[in-house]
Amino acid sequence: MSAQIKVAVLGAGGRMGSEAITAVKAAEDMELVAALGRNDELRAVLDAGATHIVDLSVPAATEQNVRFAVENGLHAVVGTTGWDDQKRESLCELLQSKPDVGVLIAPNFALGAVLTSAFAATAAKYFESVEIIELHHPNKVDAPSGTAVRTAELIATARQDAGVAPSPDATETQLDGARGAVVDGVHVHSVRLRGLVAHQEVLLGGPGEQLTLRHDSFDRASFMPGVLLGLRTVASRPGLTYGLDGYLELGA
Ligand SMILES: NC(=O)C1=CN([C@@H]2O[C@H](COP(=O)(O)OP(=O)(O)OC[C@H]3O[C@@H](n4cnc5c(N)ncnc54)[C@H](OP(=O)(O)O)[C@@H]3O)[C@@H](O)[C@H]2O)C=CC1
Ligand SMILES: O=C(O)C1=N[C@H](C(=O)O)C[C@H](O)C1
Repeated sequence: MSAQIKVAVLGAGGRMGSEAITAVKAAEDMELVAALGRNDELRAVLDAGATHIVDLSVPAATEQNVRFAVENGLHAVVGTTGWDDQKRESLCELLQSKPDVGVLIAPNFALGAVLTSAFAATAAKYFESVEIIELHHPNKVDAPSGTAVRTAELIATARQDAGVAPSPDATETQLDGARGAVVDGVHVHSVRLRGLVAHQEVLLGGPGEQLTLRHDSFDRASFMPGVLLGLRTVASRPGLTYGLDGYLELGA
């Protein structure tokens, strides 16, 4: 029998952290050895003998948490948002000094959300226009969502590779924000509404037709199979993996 995965959850008191604790406790091949919040010393994960961390904290803390884990030889599964290009590049440099350590940064752990992004990237080169609407609960501290940013990046790459022109847009005057944020040339609109959890629509338009790809997470349970898959896989994938799609076979 292979050794237990000894897991420390960071952001333990949060909406995702508390759900992850339940999922890890229920997994037969895992042991929850530490659960840390804002005021806890990171050293506690070492004292507890963790082999893996799951970071579900806040954008302001996640980089420090993950770098601490890597520096100490722990694998990291990261769901927290805020990992821009610069932070990921800097983490890759750090990982070069720890060639056995794996990190997964997953903008979204839900299988349906990962598939939506992949389908959107596949479809994007066939349509003149593409825009994203992401809709979340009003307690979310960042906008646009990490998932929408990742989806826009994948769409932009697919369109660039195929030589597709930017989406047409004749807007000459606008109120600030009326056309949303622009991520790699893709407009992203953020809705914050009581009652929602995590939702995204990708709208693709061509002459006389529209394709809408929509994913809904109604419950944070939707993220847990992805968190557990990440924990079970990350040690066998040294270096940085960006996106759970890196651990899935998404081809036909
Ligand atoms: N990848 C994915 O599939 C998903 C990712 N997310 C992302 O995960 C993150 C957490 O989301 P959510 O659970 O809703 O947020 P919450 O605000 O509910 O939880 C965040 C928790 O982190 C704690 N925290 C703050 N600072 C630190 C620190 N330095 N070390 C450890 N913990 C800390 C907070 O404590 P306190 O309350 O004291 O500040 C809080 O308990 C967000 O970035 C969100 O976008 C969310 C859902 C799915
Ligand atoms: O804050 C959330 O809730 C979520 N955050 C992630 C994001 O920003 O994409 C994942 C999911 O959308 C839920």
